[in-house]
Amino acid sequence: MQGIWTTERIRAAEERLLAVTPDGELMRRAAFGLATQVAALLAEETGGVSGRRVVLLVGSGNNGGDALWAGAFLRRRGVSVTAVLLNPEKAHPAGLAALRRSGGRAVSTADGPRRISKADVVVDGIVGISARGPLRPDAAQLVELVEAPVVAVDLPSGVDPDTGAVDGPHVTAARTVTFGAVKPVHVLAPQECGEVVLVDIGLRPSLGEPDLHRLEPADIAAAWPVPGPEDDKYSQGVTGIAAGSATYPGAAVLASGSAVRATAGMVRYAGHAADVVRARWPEIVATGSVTDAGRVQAWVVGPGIGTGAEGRDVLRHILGQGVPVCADADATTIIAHTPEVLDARDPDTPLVLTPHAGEYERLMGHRPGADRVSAAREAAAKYDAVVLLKGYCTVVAAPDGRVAVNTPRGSWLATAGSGDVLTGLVGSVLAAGVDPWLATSAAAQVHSLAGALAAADVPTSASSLVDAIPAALRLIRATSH
Ligand SMILES: NC(=O)C1=CN([C@@H]2O[C@H](COP(=O)(O)OP(=O)(O)OC[C@H]3O[C@@H](n4cnc5c(N)ncnc54)[C@H](O)[C@@H]3O)[C@@H](O)[C@H]2O)[C@@H](O)CC1
Ligand SMILES: [K+]
Repeated sequence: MQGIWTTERIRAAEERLLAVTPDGELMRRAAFGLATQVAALLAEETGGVSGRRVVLLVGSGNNGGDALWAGAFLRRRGVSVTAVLLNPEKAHPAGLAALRRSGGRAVSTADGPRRISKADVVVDGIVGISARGPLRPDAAQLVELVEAPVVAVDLPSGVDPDTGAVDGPHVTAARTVTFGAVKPVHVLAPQECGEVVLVDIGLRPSLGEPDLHRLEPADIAAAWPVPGPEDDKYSQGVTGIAAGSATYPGAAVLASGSAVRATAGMVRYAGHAADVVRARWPEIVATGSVTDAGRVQAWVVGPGIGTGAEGRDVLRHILGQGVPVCADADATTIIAHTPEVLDARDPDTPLVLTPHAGEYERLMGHRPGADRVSAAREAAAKYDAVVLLKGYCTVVAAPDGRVAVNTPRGSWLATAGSGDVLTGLVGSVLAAGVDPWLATSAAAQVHSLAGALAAADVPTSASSLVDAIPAALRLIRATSH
């Protein structure tokens, strides 16, 4: 699992490491890694390094210091380097001296536009982890002129380091070179960071437990249920699906199909779309009502069940079965409007909620806001549930505070029925007895990979997404070693 640390934790770890490291050593390690990446991007963009032009946008802190030192390293490779100092009196003194010694130039913002227009690559050393809020006007004016690809130092300036939120002018980078550890901005605002490259500066041993996680293929492969020699169709976990209606059977077909494709066990369906589900998925045991559905090891409930009395009864019945439940779509709305349905829940049985921003507001009485990690944690604590907060980046919070972030692979999943497929995936992994937070996080990643495979850079549909689940699982297994 990849760990992600908040800036407060990074700063504390840096202090510990700085105390036992020679002065300036960490910055030089960071800057050397940065220079290597800038040179690589120059070569990719222009076919060479020597003689190419790099402009450094340099703010008043250590982030600017990294950029200045990297400029000095790039000089050694024959790069023409100009630093535009946003605040000349406060520019990192040692970094500025090193750049000047190496033959680099430092200019004020007045000279910035001319230099920027000739740059092959621009380095954003405006602000790093101590930044708050959007770019200030002087920096914003310069950034607006940039047409060359940008390498962001540590993070794209103007994007919030801990939430990834953007609230005004900011840098959008082609590549972000970060130091010591991945920070929340990198997984919560990947569209602003471009490719993220982590440079090791020896921080890891000082960091402690991560604040957030991102699942790697090996984690998903290890969590995903695989039948053993002793298994039969029941022992792998039976998934129950309560979804859809006679008028709207689509949600039932998609959620059920997703569960069929996701794991090798058995799927039961209960609801008014039984005939349609049976016709599309003959391997599903389908009945008209949850009361005669038989035993399952986890229930998916909600998509298309309606928010009226019947939907409420279905949800109440399911919550009382003593098995994990993934409550989605209409079930979320029912819980928000009539929270007393949760009285039917056996407190020891896991519950997974999968709200988008609007459903989150219904559940919590306020929008998720800019800090989506805290928002998901708050809902997880309130409902004692795993909460999967949908959005461009999906955040999965457990009641014990664990959070996983799923970085998307494009926006193709924003298609009708996509959520029904996700809920089927979650339910099928829950049925296998996997830890609910892990199951939900793994399902979210398989969902997004299936979306990318189904789309392959053109619009896709939820049905194709269901069909792409086996290919996604195959790819994850193949890349998990
Ligand atoms: N501490 C260390 O040991 C290391 C730090 N490193 C670098 O140091 C950076 C952090 O440096 P600093 O803590 O000096 O601070 P930054 O360089 O992140 O920020 C500098 C100053 O900018 C101001 N500022 C805040 N928001 C702003 C905004 N929106 N617009 C303009 N100015 C704003 C603040 O007054 C802040 O003090 C990291 O991101 C990383 O790049 C690396 O060199 C690795 C080692
Ligand atoms: K930066």
